[in-house]
Amino acid sequence: MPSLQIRGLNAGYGKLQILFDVSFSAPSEKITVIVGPNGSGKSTTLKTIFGLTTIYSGEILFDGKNIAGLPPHRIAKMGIAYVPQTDNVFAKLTVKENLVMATYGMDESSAQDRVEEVLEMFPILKERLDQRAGTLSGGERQMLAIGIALIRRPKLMLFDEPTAALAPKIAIEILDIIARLRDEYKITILLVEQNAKKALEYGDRAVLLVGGRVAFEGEAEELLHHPDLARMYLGLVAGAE
Ligand SMILES: Nc1ncnc2c1ncn2[C@@H]1O[C@H](COP(=O)(O)OP(=O)(O)OP(=O)(O)O)[C@@H](O)[C@H]1O
Repeated sequence: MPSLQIRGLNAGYGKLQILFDVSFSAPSEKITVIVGPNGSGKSTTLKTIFGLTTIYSGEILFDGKNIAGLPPHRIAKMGIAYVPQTDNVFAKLTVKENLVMATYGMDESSAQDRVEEVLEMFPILKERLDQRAGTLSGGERQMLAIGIALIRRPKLMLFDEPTAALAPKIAIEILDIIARLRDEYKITILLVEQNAKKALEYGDRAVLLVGGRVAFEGEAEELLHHPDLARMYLGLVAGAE
């Protein structure tokens, strides 16, 4: 049973339609990668799932329930976390304050446990607890953003280009962390990535968006080696390493 199923989605910003009849599934405990040229609607797809755009028609089924049209706080409460590309931490607050903010409304002992859990996963953040988030490196900041999202134990995480502007080695670290979230935390992942090759190597399933429409949905491996699509839209040479 797919965790997320999108059917016939038409959405955009006000009257400006960006997504056209978009349908795809993100199966449970898998990484589904959304790739495609600039401006093809990848980020808009994530924002739409999280209730941040205008939906004209279509369904977004999360564990069988239609969440299309719900406000973001209700969607978050259902177990969906959205990690935007930028502004995903409070730059002026310390690492510790960011994590504590994320526990808002939890009882004290579980809040403490969750923060501890995140710090165990990202030991580097433990060394940076009193540092303002704005002074962290790009990779550390991304780890903090993931940590903040993890505090709520989400079932589905939406990542918008988590490796953008990171050095290749750090980008791999972040992708490794995302793979751990799937394997150890059993979280379903929807991942938008510019670096199509790397992302498809990590992903299980793939969706190719072109001009706001789904041009391919299938196994990540299949898209990676697709003779035409990989070359035309992802700048990949079929069969090349
Ligand atoms: N807030 C907004 N208001 C109006 N139009 C927007 C808004 N955000 C994005 N768009 C437009 O929606 C289209 C799709 O943008 P989107 O960011 O979803 O594409 P993308 O595939 O994620 O591209 P990129 O790889 O460049 O981030 C673009 O034409 C963009 O200009």
